[in-house]
Amino acid sequence: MARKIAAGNWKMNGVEADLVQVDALAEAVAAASCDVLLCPPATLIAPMAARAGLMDLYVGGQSCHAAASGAHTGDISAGMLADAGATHVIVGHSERRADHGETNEDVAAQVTAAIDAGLIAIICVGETEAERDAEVTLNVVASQLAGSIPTGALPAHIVVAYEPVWAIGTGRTPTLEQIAEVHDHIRSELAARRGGAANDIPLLYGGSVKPGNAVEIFAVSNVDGALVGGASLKASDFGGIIAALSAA
Ligand SMILES: O=C[C@H](O)COP(=O)(O)O
Repeated sequence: MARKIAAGNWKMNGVEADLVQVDALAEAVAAASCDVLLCPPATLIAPMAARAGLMDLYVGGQSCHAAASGAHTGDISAGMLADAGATHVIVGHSERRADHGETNEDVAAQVTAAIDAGLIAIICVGETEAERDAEVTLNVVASQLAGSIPTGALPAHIVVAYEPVWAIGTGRTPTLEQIAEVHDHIRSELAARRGGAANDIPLLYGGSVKPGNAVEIFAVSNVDGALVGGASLKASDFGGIIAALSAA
């Protein structure tokens, strides 16, 4: 049985003053029966981890380089994220794949680097709108999974997030049947490679998750939580999503 995770991705949003949102989450985190994770910009990882103090709140990065160090201006290594207090890192987000041309091979190398640094890698997959319209969603997701997860990665070290690109930040979501279809497919693809251990890999849905749709999404088969963008920036919204997952 996979752990339940409510993960927030602040993307390129937030300055130190916004860390008051962490204090405001304290009650929701204390009452949660799921893991709660926030992935702020790299500049806020250390102060957020310090702010989290004794709260049961994990802090993560949004990307990492495959190399441990070296001449990679503007990049950050998995070890640096861990050094700043991160326990997780998002890899292969569609915004990284689109903005930085990251391929499945790049993502697999980042996953290996993350695991080597002691981080849990949250591996993102998902189809574009054109791919959904062309009815190739399941193939696209299967090939992203096959290419982005290194064969040696243990289930305890990885999380998979299904994020349809067209649902990110748009207010649009797939139908519950469509989410179930993809999550069931991801579970069976993982099981084909890893057998029963695949059941331990948390599968998160991401794309316009809000307090108002969280309850129904968390009731879908093989949805173990969410990777939340916009609604993770405000403690009141993210708190509602954490409560919905805890009750699921
Ligand atoms: O990583 C998070 C996702 O891209 C979802 O973003 P969103 O909740 O703003 O649609």
